[in-house]
Amino acid sequence: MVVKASLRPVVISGPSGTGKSTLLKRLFAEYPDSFGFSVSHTTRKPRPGEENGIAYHFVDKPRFEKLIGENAFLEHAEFSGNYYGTSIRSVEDVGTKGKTCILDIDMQGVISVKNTPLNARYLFLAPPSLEILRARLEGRGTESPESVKKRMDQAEKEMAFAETGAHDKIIVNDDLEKAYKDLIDFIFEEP
Ligand SMILES: Nc1ncnc2c1ncn2[C@@H]1O[C@H](COP(=O)(O)OP(=O)(O)OP(=O)(O)O)[C@@H](O)[C@H]1O
Repeated sequence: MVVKASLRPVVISGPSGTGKSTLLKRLFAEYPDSFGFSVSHTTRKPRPGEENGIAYHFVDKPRFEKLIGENAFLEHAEFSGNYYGTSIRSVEDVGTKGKTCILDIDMQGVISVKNTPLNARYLFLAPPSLEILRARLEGRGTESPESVKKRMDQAEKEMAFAETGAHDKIIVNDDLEKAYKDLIDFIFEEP
């Protein structure tokens, strides 16, 4: 049986290292048919086995630039010579397929989504403290000291943004079980 949440997209944001991926991995594992991520656009070439429209929407540069001009993207960026972006349409497509779209994005992304007709719900995942956040980032073993510093600087901006009341709900990820329960309550509170 598919457990249904509201088809309004759910935007989850919060500082890097605060536990978004950990919680979302669990959510998708528990409810595999209820939630989806949008399919991004990219100008990079498909790798073997990557299907158009599934791994990415593969497009050429002129097409991508045309989409930028049409304000089709919530966010887009260039990495090593290729464009990547999340289109508004790709978020809507998840809902059309009967799944709740989950967007894991930063505060700039939150601001962009607010400027679209997507009618999303906004959840902010906060660390118990900045010291604990630093310990998690260091403990994850994926970041260089420079990268930790960059993420901590950005974390302060994210926290200040959350204090403006931009989100529908703030969950503090102290105890993981409690945070997961709070996430489930938020996600399923809308029929
Ligand atoms: N409640 C918790 N208590 C202790 N450690 C946690 C908790 N939640 C997550 N962690 C750990 O913190 C680290 C960061 O978590 P995670 O990678 O999920 O963060 P993230 O918000 O997805 O970061 P990014 O935005 O950089 O992808 C991981 O090593 C994870 O195991």
